Amino acid sequence: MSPRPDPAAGGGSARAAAPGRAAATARAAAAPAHDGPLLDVRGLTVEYATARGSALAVDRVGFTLDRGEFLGIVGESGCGKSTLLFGIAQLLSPPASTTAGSVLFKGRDLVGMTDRQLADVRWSELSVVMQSAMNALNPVTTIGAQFRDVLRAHSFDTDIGTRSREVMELVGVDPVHLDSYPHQLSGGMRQRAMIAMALLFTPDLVIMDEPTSALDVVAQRSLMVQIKQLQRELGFAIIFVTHDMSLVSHFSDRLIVMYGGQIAELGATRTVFDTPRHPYSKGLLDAFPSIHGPRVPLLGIPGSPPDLADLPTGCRFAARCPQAMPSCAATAPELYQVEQVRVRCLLHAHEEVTA
Ligand SMILES: Nc1ncnc2c1ncn2[C@@H]1O[C@H](COP(=O)(O)OP(=O)(O)OP(=O)(O)O)[C@@H](O)[C@H]1O
Repeated sequence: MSPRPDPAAGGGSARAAAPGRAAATARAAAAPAHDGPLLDVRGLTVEYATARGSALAVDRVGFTLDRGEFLGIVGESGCGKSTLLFGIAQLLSPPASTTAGSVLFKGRDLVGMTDRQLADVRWSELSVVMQSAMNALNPVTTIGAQFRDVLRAHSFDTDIGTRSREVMELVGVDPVHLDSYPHQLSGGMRQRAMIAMALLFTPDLVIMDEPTSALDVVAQRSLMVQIKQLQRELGFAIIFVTHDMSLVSHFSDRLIVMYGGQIAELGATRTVFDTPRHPYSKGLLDAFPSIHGPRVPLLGIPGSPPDLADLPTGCRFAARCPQAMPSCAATAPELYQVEQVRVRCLLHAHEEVTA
């Protein structure tokens, strides 16, 4: 499902006629006034049609994201993180489809937009950086030609070379590599080139699916520092999926812990790390080494995640939960508001239910 750049899908976008910071300003001036959050995801539900029935990979997920915010999404493999990102960007293809909910981006619902409308928004206002640039980039075309195609598809025809060099410099890659093919670059450089492409129009939102996971620890850290710097400088918001708790602890403002296609916990990253309220969040944190804290034995989470095509009636984590109560097997928990955090656990059922 990797969204390889599809310049043809771009359509003509007068709005994107001037990339870079100027474009962001021009866009803000041209766009209808929108006072709400940059992104408002409501009840988003994505299902995969399988031979065994429907797999509920994203189940009524809702959250908001403000301009310039860095939201991390963590959870075990298969919990629906990538599907959620694809659902937000509306890049889903069969057997996956959005079956309910909305994705209000600057007040406009991406769900239900035509391909042409979506193509107009993608790259220019919202871009996606995938786990493997090797899969996302076209292997038989130079980096520069791929940048050119994306720029042209959005009606940016002049100064293509200048803008391409600018974004390569932004991500710390010598612009000489615009003439390189993806396989001629190291893994780190390819990921940076992919990020450069995502920034061609200085979008408001960059969605990143484990963009550093294929890199060694040193390259990973340096790329993360650079992403954060670019975010501060250019002001875009980030949704960042990772398995790496230490990355989110250092770089994200808020955190979603996903389990079995749902939000298990959502709150300020620091708060979730300091006081995890969902037993699953606690289990995840206990499974990762702390760099600064005292040395303690790492604990895994016994058992395996639920089958999304055959979900239990009650809490999806109950079978693995060290704090499970008799009611957990029968009653599906809502998301409860506990101070500034939302938690899907019956231990907090006395608190207010949130959307
Ligand atoms: N092509 C597919 N056909 C059917 N079901 C699928 C397909 N792709 C994903 N799924 C289902 O959706 C669930 C979520 O997958 P997804 O890739 O979004 O998880 P993830 O949390 O991103 O995992 P990972 O961390 O391994 O990338 C999977 O557990 C699987 O049940």
